Amino acid sequence: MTDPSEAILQVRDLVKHYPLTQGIIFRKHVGAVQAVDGVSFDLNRGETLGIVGESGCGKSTVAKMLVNLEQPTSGQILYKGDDISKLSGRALRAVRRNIQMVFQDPYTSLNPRMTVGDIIGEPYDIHPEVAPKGSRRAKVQELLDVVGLNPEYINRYPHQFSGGQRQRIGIARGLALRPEIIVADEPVSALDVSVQAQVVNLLERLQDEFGLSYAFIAHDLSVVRHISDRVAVMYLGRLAELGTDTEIYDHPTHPYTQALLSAVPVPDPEAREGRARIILSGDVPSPADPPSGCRFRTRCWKAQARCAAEVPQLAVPEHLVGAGGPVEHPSACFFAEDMAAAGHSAP
Ligand SMILES: Nc1ncnc2c1ncn2[C@@H]1O[C@H](COP(=O)(O)OP(=O)(O)OP(=O)(O)O)[C@@H](O)[C@H]1O
Repeated sequence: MTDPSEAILQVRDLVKHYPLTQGIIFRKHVGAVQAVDGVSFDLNRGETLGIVGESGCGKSTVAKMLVNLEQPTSGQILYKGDDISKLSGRALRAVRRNIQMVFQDPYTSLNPRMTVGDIIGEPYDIHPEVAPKGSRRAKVQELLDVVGLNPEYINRYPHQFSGGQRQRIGIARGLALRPEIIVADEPVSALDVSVQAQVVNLLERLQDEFGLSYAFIAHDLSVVRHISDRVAVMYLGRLAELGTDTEIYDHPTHPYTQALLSAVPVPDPEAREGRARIILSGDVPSPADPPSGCRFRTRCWKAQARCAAEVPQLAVPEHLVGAGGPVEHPSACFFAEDMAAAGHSAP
């Protein structure tokens, strides 16, 4: 059950810039890729927070920082109040154990030379306290059963499984240390649509069974709506909008979110009626040279000349982030509402 009163993870003004260099011997800094640039959100206990956005908007970089695979350039990731980038030794190990990742591609993320038993049980080498040597085989078989695979497959190799089964193996591995948080980076994108639904259902069942909190990263907006309690929309390293699934999908306030959602296919012809497709013109600007002023302006169908100069900082303000406050659905665009009132419409 989602508990909005307990933010298990608090992300504050997170920034990740990758330096750009030139030259082989004498490396000269020539700028930076601004992959993530001032992102703030909470992940509440037991909830699924969907993180969506176009390719290159910084979703995976956020995911990697959440599991400490990448160090932030600045900002904080607080796990139960502790900044994980400042932890070391035993405290860091404990956090790592509690925040696990499920990767996108089940075909490349599993070592083909290892048996399924070794893959799922590998985390126990680093955390033997969770499963002492003699109990590992039984624990791995239990995990296979939990994710819907035959425990007798423990000695098989990844190539002997289908894509969906491999992703179940990846999920079992993610569960091995009994984490509290799973960061799932596009966990169903590489799978067939029919298999996607099975894996999403499995994730939902496991969430109930183990009280997991999910950061669920995806570009498929329909899948994200199905699984998420709240949704964060990213664009060019920043958050456009953050709200409950109903707020984001039924009443998006940010023009970028409105455009993104207008492209989602709607099967019901009645629901489709009167729904205008908003075309996002132009390419996403390079994160190495993002536009000054409002970053969204280049793809925004409501953009005005003043957007180029104003709204330089579109990070969601601190007081609007978080759990159960009065404003759960902030629009990061200061012009969105008054433009709508002034009758601006999609071209
Ligand atoms: N190690 C790196 N060095 C330099 N640039 C990087 C690095 N990792 C990511 N980037 C850049 O940071 C930006 C954000 O990348 P990221 O992978 O987080 O996006 P994404 O939203 O997950 O995209 P996708 O859905 O395609 O995976 C991209 O422009 C990417 O090229």
